[in-house]
Amino acid sequence: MNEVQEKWDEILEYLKIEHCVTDVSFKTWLLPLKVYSVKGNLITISIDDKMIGPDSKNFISRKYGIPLKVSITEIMNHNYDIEFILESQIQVTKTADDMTESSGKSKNQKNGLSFLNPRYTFDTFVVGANNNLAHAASLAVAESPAEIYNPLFIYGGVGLGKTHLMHSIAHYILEQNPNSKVMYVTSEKFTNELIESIRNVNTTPTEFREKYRNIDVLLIDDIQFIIGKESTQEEFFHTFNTLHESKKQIIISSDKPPKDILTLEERLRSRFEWGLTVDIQQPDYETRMAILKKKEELDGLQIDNEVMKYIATNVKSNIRELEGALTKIVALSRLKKQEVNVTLAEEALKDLISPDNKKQLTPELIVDVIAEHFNITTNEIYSVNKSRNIAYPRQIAMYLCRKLTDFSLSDIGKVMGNRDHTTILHGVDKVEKNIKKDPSMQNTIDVLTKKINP
Ligand SMILES: Nc1ncnc2c1ncn2[C@@H]1O[C@H](COP(=O)(O)OP(=O)(O)OP(=O)(O)O)[C@@H](O)[C@H]1O
Repeated sequence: MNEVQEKWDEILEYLKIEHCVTDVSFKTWLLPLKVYSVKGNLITISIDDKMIGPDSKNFISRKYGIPLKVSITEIMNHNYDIEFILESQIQVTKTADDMTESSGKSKNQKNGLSFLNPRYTFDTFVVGANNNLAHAASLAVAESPAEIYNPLFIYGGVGLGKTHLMHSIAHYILEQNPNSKVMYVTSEKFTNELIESIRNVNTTPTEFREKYRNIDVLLIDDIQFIIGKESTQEEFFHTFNTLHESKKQIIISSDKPPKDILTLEERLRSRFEWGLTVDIQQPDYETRMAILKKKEELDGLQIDNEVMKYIATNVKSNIRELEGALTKIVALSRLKKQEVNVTLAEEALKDLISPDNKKQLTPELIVDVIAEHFNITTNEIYSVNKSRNIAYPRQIAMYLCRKLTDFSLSDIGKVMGNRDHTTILHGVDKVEKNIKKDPSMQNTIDVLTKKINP
């Protein structure tokens, strides 16, 4: 271990104190940094990009490069240069080096506050493999609004923490800069206010525009609700442009990625993709346990670990339900004046967890989920309509029926509007080819598979 490595913790601690880095920023950006090498005057610092994403390199060097250099100079009493390298690059470099070696060559060659839930902050957000990129991107945006990812587009299934992250961003920005004009709104509220302004109820169209265009940060939740609402889309388009042009931060959440919002106007969809799109997946067992423990701590509860394990094992796909399960158990124990144990938990959660509730995987169920996801009707999927908005989800339905069920091609064809088995085969082939051409399509398939079979 070299001298810089030995003093690394001290350097980071110095940086944290001297540059007033918050706990959450310290844990997210600085703790995962490691001294990879010290060669002469140059220190190479590695970034764990699996944890915080490849884009973090630019962000960390811009935001923390100089403070880090100053802290190193202070602690080491020597003026070093620093550079950052991603851990994934190290792997690549090592493999390349190994290959060179084996080939015989030398290795050397404030207004927003009232809308915010005070409990939804970064401190109460549990980071796991399912959400670490979304968390890192949100924190980066909170630390440097409108400088790094604009817009930030967060998507994921129901109850997985999108709103929690958005509120965390808003709280953080307002804490750092209480004068900042932060506006959090659901797209439903945006639509309702727009309608009211058009009808001149409570507000006028000019006031509406001023309200949404004279702010520093706009967080708009559940954008999927503006789909198909033409005037709202139009108004939001202009709001977006005005804010983006004046370098104001926009954060959007949705239950699906922009490219799956088929009926959204192309000009809006392409704008959503200007910045960074991140997703939140379902949490794994360890993250579910950590979330339950966090809730136990926040609510001042003391719950037997076996009960926690029972909930985390059985409630998998929705964090709101996971938390709700714990609340239900505690409520039943208070009502019955009984201690919380697994038997009581089983009773409290019998409706939620009963094996009879498991949905059977059928082509009809798959079509339902796909129709809902793409905001079209099941009849449109079964129909002969060939427009892309319908044909694309239909082919995905064929593909997923084939992959997720034991139904034969002919049986799938019968369900899918009495189509021939060769049509189904063609649809499946087309999706397989598209996945190879466009890897982001695999993402859509993964999202849908989880929706169908959580
Ligand atoms: N990583 C997490 N750590 C702690 N709590 C979480 C986490 N993710 C979600 N939660 C909690 O789960 C509940 C649901 O989260 P939230 O409302 O943010 O979900 P959502 O994705 O916005 O859902 P919807 O799609 O219904 O709008 C909230 O109480 C939130 O605090």
